[in-house]
Amino acid sequence: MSARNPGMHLDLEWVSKVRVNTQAVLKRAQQIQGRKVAKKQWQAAWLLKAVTCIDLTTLAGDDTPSNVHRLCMKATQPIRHDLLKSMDMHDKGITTAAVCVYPSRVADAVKSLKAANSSLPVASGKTFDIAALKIRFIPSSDTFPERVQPHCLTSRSLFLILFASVATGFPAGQTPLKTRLAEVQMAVEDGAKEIDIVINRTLALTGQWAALYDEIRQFREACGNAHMKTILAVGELGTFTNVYKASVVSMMAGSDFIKTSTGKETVNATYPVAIVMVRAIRDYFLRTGYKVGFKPAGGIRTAQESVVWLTLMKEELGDKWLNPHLFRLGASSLLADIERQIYHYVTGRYPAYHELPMA
Ligand SMILES: O=C[C@H](O)COP(=O)(O)O
Repeated sequence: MSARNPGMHLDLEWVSKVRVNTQAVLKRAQQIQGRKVAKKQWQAAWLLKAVTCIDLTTLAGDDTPSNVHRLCMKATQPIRHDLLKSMDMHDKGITTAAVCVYPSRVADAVKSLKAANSSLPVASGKTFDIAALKIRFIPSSDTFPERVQPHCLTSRSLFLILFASVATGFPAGQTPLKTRLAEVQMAVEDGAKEIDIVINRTLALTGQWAALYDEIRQFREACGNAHMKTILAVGELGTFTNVYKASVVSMMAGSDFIKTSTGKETVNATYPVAIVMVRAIRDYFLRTGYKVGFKPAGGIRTAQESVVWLTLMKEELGDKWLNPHLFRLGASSLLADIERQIYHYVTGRYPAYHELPMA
């Protein structure tokens, strides 16, 4: 795993010089969407890879301990055991990367995952003690070749399931700074290992980049050891240029990931906006040597889309970014379609609703 991005001083010259070529961005996004789709075992391998990168999310007003518990169960066993067994992947510890909930539900998630992990066989013969919980590792490949059999997904590097919480007045970010900081602290104290913060769009839209940088710096400090994913809410930033500027300012302020959307804006994760963000990640890496992760989120529903997102990462940032340390798919209902497609790959037919009751 690469070193955590410490951030850097605010380079306003870099920010002010940015110009994005809209036509070039749109063309590149179309190219990536037009790539031939992998079939059969190659598709199954990509889909399993996508599963290991999912932040399985519930962010609803009617969230309860029981639906958070259900989410955690699904995160620990995202694909039906017999389907994985048919692919010889049942003992590889396939889980989602994380579960993502509101701060008030973090304690529920911690409790549920603790119970789930204690009843699960430990993958790869290893356990990892974090926050007094025994949590199993899941494998993630450092490289992900074009043509790969499902079994190639087992690899050297190991990853563990995490609890993530949104914070800072999610989704609008329109609460006082003091309250937003307190929310981060509360989520961390309750056991969240990752915090998805939202940026202050007012500051971005009025060009107050120094003030935005200062706020994000304070969030990063409040996160402590928890990793910080910074949500830009791209659908509300107006232009690609603003998206690029917000991306670099967020990285300069020490974000571990930059994330497209809350899932609550009218426009959420789109491929063109992702091109702008991953180019900013590449530029930041070339300038500082630090790899920042990318998380598209909001409206990602189909297995096919998940493969396009992986393709985009592979083509724009390379194989090093194709693992959960540097890539996440934020989604509440994507997993259901992935499981359905894997069911089809294994059995040759699509499942009836009752055959995937946890989907
Ligand atoms: O961060 C994740 C998003 O809120 C999920 O959005 P979604 O419900 O459209 O998948």
